[in-house]
Amino acid sequence: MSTKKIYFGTNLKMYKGNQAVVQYLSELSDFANNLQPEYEITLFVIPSYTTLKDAVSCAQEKTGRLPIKIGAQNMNPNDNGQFTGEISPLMLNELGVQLVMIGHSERRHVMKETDQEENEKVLSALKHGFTTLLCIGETLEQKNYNISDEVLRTQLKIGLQGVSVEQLPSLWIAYEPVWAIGTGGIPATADYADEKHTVIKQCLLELFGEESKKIPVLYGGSVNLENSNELILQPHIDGLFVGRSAWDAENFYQLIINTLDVVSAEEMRSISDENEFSIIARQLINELGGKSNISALTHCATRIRVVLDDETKIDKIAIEKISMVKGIFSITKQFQIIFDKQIIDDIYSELKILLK
Ligand SMILES: O=C(CO)COP(=O)(O)O
Repeated sequence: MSTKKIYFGTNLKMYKGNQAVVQYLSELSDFANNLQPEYEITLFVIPSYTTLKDAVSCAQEKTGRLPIKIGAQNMNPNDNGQFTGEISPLMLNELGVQLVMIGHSERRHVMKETDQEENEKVLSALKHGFTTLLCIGETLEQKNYNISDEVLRTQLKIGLQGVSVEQLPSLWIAYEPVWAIGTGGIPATADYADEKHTVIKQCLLELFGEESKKIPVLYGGSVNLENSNELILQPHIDGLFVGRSAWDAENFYQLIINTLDVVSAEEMRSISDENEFSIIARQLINELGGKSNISALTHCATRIRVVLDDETKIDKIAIEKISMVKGIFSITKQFQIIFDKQIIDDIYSELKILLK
């Protein structure tokens, strides 16, 4: 099995009552058990509160090759108290719920929840041992003002305030641009989604360091059978969080198998396409702190010249050990790697392909 991890989940919103959820889960489990994935797959379903007890029992009874994790759509951060109509973490724990979603766009924009409230819920959910799925995303207005990156960074910085590095294995993020969600939503293009995932991953790296690389970032917002393949192939998208297109179990299963096929085909293609220059280029990117650390790339007759966001992430010793590297050189705001002039064009082209 490849070590690649892929996440697929659905939020059932305020659809499907108890009977419908049990039937849906039962069908989905049967489908999922036909999967013989070469990847580590996590499958989750987030139904409404009133169905959770039976949903958990059904998922436990039907558990097979690919278990389904059951999540709650929201949670009050307090253990108990005078909060009429709310559901506490203790109540969810008692039902065997494993996952809690916090800050879905409909809670932020319909119920007017703030980043500070999401933060209280995130801290409480993590404290109670739930896998905590924090949803973030910009509105159309914010996108039009060209402040999407700032909005995402703000939602992360406030929403994750006080989270410790030790808690990161239980944290997931979903990027769900508000303008892409639900009926009338326009799906984000794969390029746009990947660009925002890069911003999110960069911000998580700043907040938590290297350990943040374990946090999966899922894309949600009008994911369907037409766009799921292209989305999953993006280098910074770790999974798909689906609404309408997953509410029919067979459709969801079809979407999952299509995307797994395309991931597998892409892996085969990249292995067979690999040559000595692409191997060097890939090693170089790793030792330069990863794709997201490289903000500009050029070359001259004998040098690859890169501008990096954070020069402290360069592993100079490892770079000098890469085959065909003749030396390295650093000037203000530019790092240079020296190669023979006969191969500089080949290395540069491979770097460009990998950095696309
Ligand atoms: O809200 C969503 C998942 O939480 C996505 O919903 P749609 O896929 O229906 O746009």
